[in-house]
Amino acid sequence: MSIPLSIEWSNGQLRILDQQKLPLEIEYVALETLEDVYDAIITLKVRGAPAIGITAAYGLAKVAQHYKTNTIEEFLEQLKKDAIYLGDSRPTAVNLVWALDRLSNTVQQTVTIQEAKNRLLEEAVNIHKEDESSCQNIGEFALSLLGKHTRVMTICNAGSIATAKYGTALAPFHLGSEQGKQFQVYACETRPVFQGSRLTVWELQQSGVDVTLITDSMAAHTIGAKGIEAIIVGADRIVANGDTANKIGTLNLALLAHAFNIPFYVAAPSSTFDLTIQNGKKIRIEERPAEEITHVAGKQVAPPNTKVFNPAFDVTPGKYITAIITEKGIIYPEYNKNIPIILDTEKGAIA
Ligand SMILES: CSC[C@@H](O)[C@@H](O)C(=O)COP(=O)(O)O
Repeated sequence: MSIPLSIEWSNGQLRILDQQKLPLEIEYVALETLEDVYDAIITLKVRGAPAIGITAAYGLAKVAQHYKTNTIEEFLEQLKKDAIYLGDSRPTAVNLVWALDRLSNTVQQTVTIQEAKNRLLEEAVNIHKEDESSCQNIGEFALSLLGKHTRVMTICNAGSIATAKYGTALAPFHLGSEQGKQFQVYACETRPVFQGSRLTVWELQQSGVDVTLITDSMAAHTIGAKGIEAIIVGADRIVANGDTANKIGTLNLALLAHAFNIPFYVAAPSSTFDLTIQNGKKIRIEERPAEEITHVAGKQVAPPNTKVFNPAFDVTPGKYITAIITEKGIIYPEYNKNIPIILDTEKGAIA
């Protein structure tokens, strides 16, 4: 039993697990060019907010090694252009631009091109390593918060393959498995592109976690029928008042948790917070191609030319979130007041 990883960086080579092919094929693909990285992100070969950020950081650092610019000013100009291009691939997960900004910031004061190239690579590795340790901390906090609760529901894949390792919402299950605590996880299949059935079920099976698949429409019934004790999800962007964008269907689960009076937890690293936005209405929600709904595994399941609305994310108001679990600590309402307190502290705080 092992926890699968989705991003490999070795000897200047960037390889990602092609998540479009899971669970039937386990194939790692090399990303060589900026266009490869853009394409991998937009087509969901690599997905999940932290994993997108890490991949973009490695991709940009790698491509920058081959810039043919003569001056550091030209180098920085090219870097900015490429960062804007990559940052445009998916709009909702803030980790993407957060990682690209970190790379840009780290070279602003450099004097030589070689120094800038080295620093870009170092910073991409830092982002990758930090995310692994963040996820481990999130898992430990989540384990303590879940306490005696073992029957837990989740949606999408906020797991190891969506991050550097362990995941966010799935981290307590992986760590629990290592420490001998067995959860019974109920995974929503997550229409339209099945991150729940294809990815979460596969990933949890790989690390020996007891997982049961349901369709999204079975969530309400399952909470009652199976005695679900808590719901835990990941996040793509958490804004100042705690409003949280995550995979479409998350809001349904939050409302159900409220109706059934069970806790609803969001698990995310500090790189997922965007405190420049005051409330969820201002979050840009990605809309994806109609074929994701009209077709399943390449087979048409709706009449030709069906009109489709396909938002990839929804926004859960902070008032429905029992707590936000970060690598620095657990944040309780009032989020406007408590988010900055925790994000500004060292690990181990509760607010
Ligand atoms: C740790 S991943 C957190 C989120 O990015 C995850 O829950 C999610 O919504 C992913 O959506 P996706 O469209 O698959 O990238």
